[in-house]
Amino acid sequence: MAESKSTPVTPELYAYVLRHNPPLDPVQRELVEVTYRSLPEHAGMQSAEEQAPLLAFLVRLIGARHIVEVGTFTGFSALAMAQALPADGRLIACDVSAEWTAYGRQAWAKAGVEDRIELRIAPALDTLRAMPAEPHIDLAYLDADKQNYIPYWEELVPRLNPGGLIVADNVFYGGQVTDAALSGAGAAIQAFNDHVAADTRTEAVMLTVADGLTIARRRG
Ligand SMILES: C[S@@+](CC[C@H](N)C(=O)[O-])C[C@H]1O[C@@H](n2cnc3c(N)ncnc32)[C@H](O)[C@@H]1O
Repeated sequence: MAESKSTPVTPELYAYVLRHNPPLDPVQRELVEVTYRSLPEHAGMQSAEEQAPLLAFLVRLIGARHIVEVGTFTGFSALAMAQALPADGRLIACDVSAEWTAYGRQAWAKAGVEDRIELRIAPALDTLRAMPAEPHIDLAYLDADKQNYIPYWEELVPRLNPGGLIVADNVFYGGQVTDAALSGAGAAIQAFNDHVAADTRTEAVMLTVADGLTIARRRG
């Protein structure tokens, strides 16, 4: 078995990483704090702090203009990506919770990016299936119910522009993904990871970022 060269991320090293990343801006920081204060039982769902500058980096790197987010919660990742879009760029944010995404709406307005974000409150599969079938998406961020990761993938890949990205969060399933006895959402993530690795339409890398992040690029 190949030996990992990854350095274990201690709390000190994690703090060091955050100190050497672009800092969260005041609206992003306030949204993180408001989420933890107002929704303490659910705040762990928020994308990790280091993912905000990473997502923004990817948006700028590929010059994305059309983003789809599957799983918005209180709007942290959507905020980071929308801020990295050009003024005429668009982000379609999919979630089923009007209550949770209301926090996002406030933050997006405060950051002046509310015009770039279209929130669709509905099961994300319905929202994706209603989108034009031809390639038009530059970047999709997958961060919702794990059981549907493969159906989301299958709706998104044909709609990705050549060179477009799908970024999928939680592909380590809290570190349990190697457990052969997993069922339910964990087994769905295992099946998703196998599905992505076998898909010849894309090239994908799985990264040891936060709870595991896969970045896949549509060939062509
Ligand atoms: C992990 S959180 C998203 C975190 C978000 N990306 C952030 O950075 O704060 C998952 C979200 O997926 C949403 N969700 C769950 N099932 C869904 C579905 N079928 N369609 C759309 N959204 C769904 C939940 O309401 C929740 O807000």
